[in-house]
Amino acid sequence: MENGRASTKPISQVTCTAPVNIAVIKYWGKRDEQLVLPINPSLSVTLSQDQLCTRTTVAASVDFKRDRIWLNGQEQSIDTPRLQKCLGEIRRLARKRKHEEERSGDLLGCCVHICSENNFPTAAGLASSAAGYACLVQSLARLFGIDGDVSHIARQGSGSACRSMYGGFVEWTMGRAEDGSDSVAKQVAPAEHWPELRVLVVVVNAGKKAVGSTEGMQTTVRTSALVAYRAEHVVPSRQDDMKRAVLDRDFQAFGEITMRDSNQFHATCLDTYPPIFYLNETSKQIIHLVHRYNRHHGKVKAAYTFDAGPNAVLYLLQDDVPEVLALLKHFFPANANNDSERTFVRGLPDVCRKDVSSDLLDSVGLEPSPGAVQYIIHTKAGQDPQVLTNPQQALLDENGWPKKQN
Ligand SMILES: Nc1ncnc2c1ncn2[C@@H]1O[C@H](COP(=O)(O)OP(=O)(O)OP(=O)(O)O)[C@@H](O)[C@H]1O
Ligand SMILES: C[C@@](O)(CCOP(=O)(O)OP(=O)(O)O)CC(=O)O
Repeated sequence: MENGRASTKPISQVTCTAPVNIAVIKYWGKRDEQLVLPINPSLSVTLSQDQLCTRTTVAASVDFKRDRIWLNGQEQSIDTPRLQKCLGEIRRLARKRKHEEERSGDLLGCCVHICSENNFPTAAGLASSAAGYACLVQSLARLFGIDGDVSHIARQGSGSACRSMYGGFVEWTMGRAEDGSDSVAKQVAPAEHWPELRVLVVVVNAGKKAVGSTEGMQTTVRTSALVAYRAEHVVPSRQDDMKRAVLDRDFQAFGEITMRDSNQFHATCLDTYPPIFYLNETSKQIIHLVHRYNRHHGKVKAAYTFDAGPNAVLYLLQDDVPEVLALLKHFFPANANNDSERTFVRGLPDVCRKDVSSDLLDSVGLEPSPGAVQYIIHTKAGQDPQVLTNPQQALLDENGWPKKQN
């Protein structure tokens, strides 16, 4: 019964969580809009799901009259090209495997219900589309019994989503095949490979951004000569250098390449006509802070990267977290008169307080900007999408309908 919410037949249901990833070699530009094929390879760090994650439950039942999706408690249209692409590709693969392996394909005739939640702001430049489509594709693949790599399907939901299908350090190969079959994500190294690496997500603005990535990169590819030069002459060798830096746990190289690549991505945005500005004054202050901090210590101890928005992501080593957090708190203190001080730094516990020397404060030499940073998430590299088996963690009830929120 569609509206009465009582089901007579058993339903199949799967719940998964999936991570966010933050690129250190940026993807910006497609050579094929339909298949979501990039103009250059990219490389990212998958972040721990303890701090940032998407949870998605998918269910299939003959009782469902149509495919439906609820995102963060609100029903959304299922008729978007990207959702249709992911659903269509999963069903196509399930049909093919059923045919090849003579499996039962009971679910193929069923409609699906999808319910998803992000535990962090959606569409705010924090890679919600990456975690969101990775989680959707992983859950659907499990529901339809598809094994093996499905990053090429996640890619068609959102390019960067393919990298969230793996944990640790992940590359997205550009591929050459016309059908996109070789443009897939691959793990370069697991998260445990570099246990000291830490990540600070510095949230400058958690609001919806002005120019979305899809539209932004289309305009860049159409109008910027720099982005074509970058794809052909800069990224290929940079990708190799970055892989080497990761494998050698060489933070000097990792940090410098990360910052140079973020800067070049934003330079291609400025080279877009009309130009796109994702960084704001606070982003630029953070860039200055990091370079002056590194100069003070005579080496790269922290590295910034920015996606399509003003929020900074800093990579650094565990031992330097207290000092960098103290600097950020000094120059970007929480607004007085509210209780945000308590929740200003979220995430990994046990960061001991550190007093910063007046020498270092002088070296950084910025004017403090109270309230410019909303909050900071302290996290690290993490695992690939996970399946949750406890029905209490599902977002759909036993009949496949969104559970009532308390
Ligand atoms: N959990 C989810 N399940 C399915 N789709 C999602 C989910 N979360 C986000 N999305 C889709 O992704 C869109 C947001 O993508 P968008 O690229 O605008 O922002 P972002 O991913 O947060 O930022 P960026 O890609 O720049 O890091 C949403 O409007 C929605 O369509
Ligand atoms: C700046 C970026 O975060 C761009 C991400 O772009 P999307 O993957 O969101 O774009 P679409 O493929 O059009 O959905 C860089 C990156 O993650 O590599």
